[in-house]
Amino acid sequence: MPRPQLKSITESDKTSVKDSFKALRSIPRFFKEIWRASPKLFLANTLCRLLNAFTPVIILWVGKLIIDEILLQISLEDQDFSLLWTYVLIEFGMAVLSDVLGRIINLTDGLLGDLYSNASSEKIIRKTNELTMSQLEDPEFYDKLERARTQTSSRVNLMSNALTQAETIISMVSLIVGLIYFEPILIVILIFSIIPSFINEIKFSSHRYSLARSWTSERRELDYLRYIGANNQTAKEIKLFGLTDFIAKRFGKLSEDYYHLNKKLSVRQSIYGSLFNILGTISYYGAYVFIIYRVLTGVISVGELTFLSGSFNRLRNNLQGFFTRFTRISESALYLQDYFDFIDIAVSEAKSEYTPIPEKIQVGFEFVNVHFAYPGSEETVLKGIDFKLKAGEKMAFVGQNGAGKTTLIKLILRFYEPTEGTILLDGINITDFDVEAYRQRFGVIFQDFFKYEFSLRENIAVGNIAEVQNDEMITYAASKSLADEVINIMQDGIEQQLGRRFAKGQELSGGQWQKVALARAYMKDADIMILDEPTSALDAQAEYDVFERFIGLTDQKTSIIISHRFSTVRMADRILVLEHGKVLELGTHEQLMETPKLYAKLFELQAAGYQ
Ligand SMILES: Nc1ncnc2c1ncn2[C@@H]1O[C@H](COP(=O)(O)OP(=O)(O)OP(=O)(O)O)[C@@H](O)[C@H]1O
Repeated sequence: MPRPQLKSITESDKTSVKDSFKALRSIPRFFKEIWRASPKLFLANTLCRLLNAFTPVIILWVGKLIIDEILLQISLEDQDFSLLWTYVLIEFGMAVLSDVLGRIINLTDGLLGDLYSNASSEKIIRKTNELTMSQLEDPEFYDKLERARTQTSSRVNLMSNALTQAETIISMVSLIVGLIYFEPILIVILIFSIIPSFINEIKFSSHRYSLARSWTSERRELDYLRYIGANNQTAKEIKLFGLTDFIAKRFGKLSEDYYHLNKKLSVRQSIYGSLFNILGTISYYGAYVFIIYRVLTGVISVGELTFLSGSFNRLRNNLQGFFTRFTRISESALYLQDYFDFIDIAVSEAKSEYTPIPEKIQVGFEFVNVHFAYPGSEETVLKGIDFKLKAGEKMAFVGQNGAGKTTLIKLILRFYEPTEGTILLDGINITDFDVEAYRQRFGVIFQDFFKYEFSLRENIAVGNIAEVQNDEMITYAASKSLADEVINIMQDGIEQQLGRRFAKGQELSGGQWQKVALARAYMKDADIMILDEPTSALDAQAEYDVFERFIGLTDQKTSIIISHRFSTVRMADRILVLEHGKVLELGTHEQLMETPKLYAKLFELQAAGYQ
């Protein structure tokens, strides 16, 4: 990986202020999703916010009444404080109500945020699964996924910011009405003091987003370095090869570059922000002097002075909050747009009608002039493959590393489509079948199977997760793959947690993992079995046992085995030898041994090793 240069935001990366506003368009869709997360909580939250929006102006108004009433009573000979105490009681009630509402708002904000972030994470998982392997292997896709995945917390903040914004607007309108009633000029002063600071904020927020966006792939690299540098799975190699320094330095260099760019931006934003803030403070005191002057000249009362200065101060804070929140909202909305972009990535349209998959395979598979290159790759991996795999036949794929064996399997399973040519099943193009129903007919184990840090039971059941509680089926699958031997020696038997990530987890040896993973292929009564190097980690005896069971079990089944062990390969009915993406030989073991080509050569080579 070339080391990225310290980079600033390029022209094409730049997000303009206009883009920030445009991104706000995704907010209604966002609220629809929140509403779906919990209509009740959402209603409770908005209702409380609506009530809370009016409390400031009411409290200020009652405060004015209290002061005017005190001044009035002081000037009277015959004093009556009953109205005064009623006002005090009302203000007390309002203060308590405002506190209670604030707490309910916080609580529902938190709960809604949790529900929404769970729902959106689940959506991302589901969406990822809808995408094709080509999309999954595309780095651009990964950047999108990264942005959608990592910004969950920003989306949760967006919710509370946007709702607070609505609350603030209502609150401000009520305060503005009061100000306009007494001194409309104050509103003009207010607006002029705030606007420059708002423009400044919004400009910096789009800069910050642009920076984060242009650094998506570097942040992915940082995550990757953090992962390999501090992880129990890589620890062995890191220690052995003394890689800590290499990884730490690489991480340090990259993160420092990002830190400096970010720092530069933050410092500039802070300096400009402070300058514009001073402008706001000057205007506040200007307004204050103006109000005092109006009291001294007898135009307004002392109570009105407290109401107006209180309202002005609150409005200024509210407006400032409104604008800062606006920039935060528009920044989060840009990330939100990334999330929706990811969720909206087009997936190939499901056909309205599929050809039904044959109940029982009669003829088998036929590859007709199949060519294939991986998306985004120049190299043609398969070059004109023609062969037939008969129904019920056991075929082995043989060939040197990189010959294209696993790629053939991926095409049969429709992870990719041939760039040229077709694959037929009983004479029907396999792309005519519903892909999920089609894959259901296979029992498969890949050489790079995944080690789920789940229980042993679940690790086997992932082959057919609907049967996770079907003890009979799991026991059967385990006995076929020799995973029963692993279950028997585990402290918690079938419920044993595997891996070291979680409490009471038990790590397995390479061969033990392989036995467990192999059981997945037996978790359904599949028509076609595909085992891609299923025994590479097994000892000689275990390999022999596994195949003996496999052959017995798949008597009538169509099956494909990929193996580099010729003792296994020779058990197949026919052997397909691949070389550089082409079929070099196809025949029984005996037939291939008669022709002095690659198979015979490799077989002799391995046999010699055993002598
Ligand atoms: N996802 C991928 N994207 C691009 N190229 C790939 C991808 N997977 C494999 N290749 C390339 O395709 C070629 C064939 O790979 P394949 O995995 O089919 O070989 P194989 O015969 O199964 O090898 P092995 O015996 O080592 O498992 C290789 O040159 C490999 O580099």
